[in-house]
Amino acid sequence: MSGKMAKDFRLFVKNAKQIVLVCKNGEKFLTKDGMQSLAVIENGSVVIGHDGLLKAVGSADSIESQFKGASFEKVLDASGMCVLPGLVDAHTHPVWAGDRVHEFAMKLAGASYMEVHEAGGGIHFTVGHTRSASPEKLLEALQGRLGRMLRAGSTLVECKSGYGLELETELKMLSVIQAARATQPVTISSTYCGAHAVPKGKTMEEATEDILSVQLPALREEVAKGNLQVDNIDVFCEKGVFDVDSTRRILKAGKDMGLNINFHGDELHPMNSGQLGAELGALAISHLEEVTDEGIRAMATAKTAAVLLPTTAYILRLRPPRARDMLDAGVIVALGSDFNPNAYCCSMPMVMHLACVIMHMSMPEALAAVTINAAYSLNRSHTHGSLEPGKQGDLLIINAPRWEHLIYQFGGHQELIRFVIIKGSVVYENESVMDY
Ligand SMILES: N=CN[C@@H](CCC(=O)O)C(=O)O
Ligand SMILES: [Zn+2]
Repeated sequence: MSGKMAKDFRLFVKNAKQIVLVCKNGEKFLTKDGMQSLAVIENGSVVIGHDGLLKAVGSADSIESQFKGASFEKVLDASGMCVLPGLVDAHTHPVWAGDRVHEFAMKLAGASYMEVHEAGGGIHFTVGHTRSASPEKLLEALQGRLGRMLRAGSTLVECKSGYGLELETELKMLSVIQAARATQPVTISSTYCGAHAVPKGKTMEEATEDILSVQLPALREEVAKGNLQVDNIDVFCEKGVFDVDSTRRILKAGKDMGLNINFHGDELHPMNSGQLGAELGALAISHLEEVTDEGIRAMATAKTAAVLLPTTAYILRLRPPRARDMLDAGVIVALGSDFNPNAYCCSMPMVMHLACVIMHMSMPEALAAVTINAAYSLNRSHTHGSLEPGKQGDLLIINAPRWEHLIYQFGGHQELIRFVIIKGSVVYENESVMDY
C-alpha cells in the first residue's frame, strides 16, 4: 500500500492551445467536405479515467468547472501546445528479419519492384531470413519498430504476417504479433497475409490450395483455442502474384472465419480490385495506384476504405494513387506507412506530408485519413480515431500553437511531439522538444 489516496481520474491535460477532436458526433468515418472541416476546440482540456477511456473534452473553462474538486493521477499543462488523437497506421509489415538496403541501391539504379521480386529478391529475400529467424529475434525487432512508430505518434497500428508463406512461419509471425500486444503499449490490429507472394517452388494454384486447406484451418484452430487474436485477412492481388479468382477464394474463406477483408490491390496493374472488394464487402483495399474509375465508384458505394500508401509511390517512383479522384467520389480515404523492408518509414507525420504534397490532399484531409478513417479501415472507429468521450484515451501533445505543424515540419516530428499518451498513461515523453 502506498498510503496515497486514490485519485478520481488518471489524467488531466489542461489549457491546450488547440484540441483537434477530428469529429464530435460519433461519425465512423469522414468523406468529402466532412474531411475539410475537422472539429477543433481552441483553448481546451481533456480528462481520461482509470479505465483508459476519455471522460470529457471541451473548453478549458467548462472542463475546469465540471471537474472542480476532482483529483487526477497526473496533470499536464499544455499551454501553448496542441492535442491531437493518437495516429492510426493502417498498413504495416513490421515482422521480419534481414533488411533490403542493397535493393534500395538497385532500385535507385533503375530496377523495378517486380524485376527485383522476379529475380528472387524483394519479398522472397525477406521470407528466407524470416523463416530462419527465432521468434525472440523477431519480437525484439518488432518491439523496436513499434517503439519508433509510437515516438512518431502512432498509437494503433495494423501489423501483417506474410513473410512465411507456409504454415509454420505464418503462425510464428502471428504469435510474435500476439506477444507484442502484451509487451508494449501500442494497440495492434493483426492481419493474416499468407498470400503475400507465391512461395518459391509452388504455383499460384498450389499456394492457394495450401492457404485454403492447410493454413486457414490451422489458423482457425489457434484462434478458437485462444492462442491468437487475428483481425483481418489480406492477399497481394497483383499480376504475377495472386490473380482475382485466387484472391476471391482466399478472402471469402477468411471472411467466413470472421476476419475483416483488407487487401492489397491495383498496385502495379489494374486488377479490378475495387469491384472485387465491393463484391466481397471488403472493409479496405490498400495501394490502388492503378484503380479504375469503375473501381472508385464501387468502393464509394460499398464504403470500402482506400488505404493509400504515399511512401510506396515515392520510393518506387510510381504514379501516385489518385487520391483527389477518390476523395471527390466520396471514397473513405485512409493512409498507412506501409512500413516494410522496401518502404522503411515509421512516421505517419511524414506520410501525411507526402500525401499532401504528392497526392494533393489538404492537411485536414490527411489528418482525417490517419485518424478516424484509418480506424474505420481496421473496424476500430468506435474506439479510436477521434477525441470523443467513451473512446480510448490516446493522444499526442505537440509543441506548436497550430496542429498543422505536425504535417508542415517534414521529418520534424521528433522535435515536435512532446508527449504520446495511450489509455491515459504517458508512454513517451520527449524532454528535448524544440521551439517550433
Ligand atoms: N506490395 C506488396 N507488399 C508490400 C511490400 C512488401 C515487401 O516488398 O516486402 C507493400 O505493400 O508495399
Ligand atoms: Zn503492404
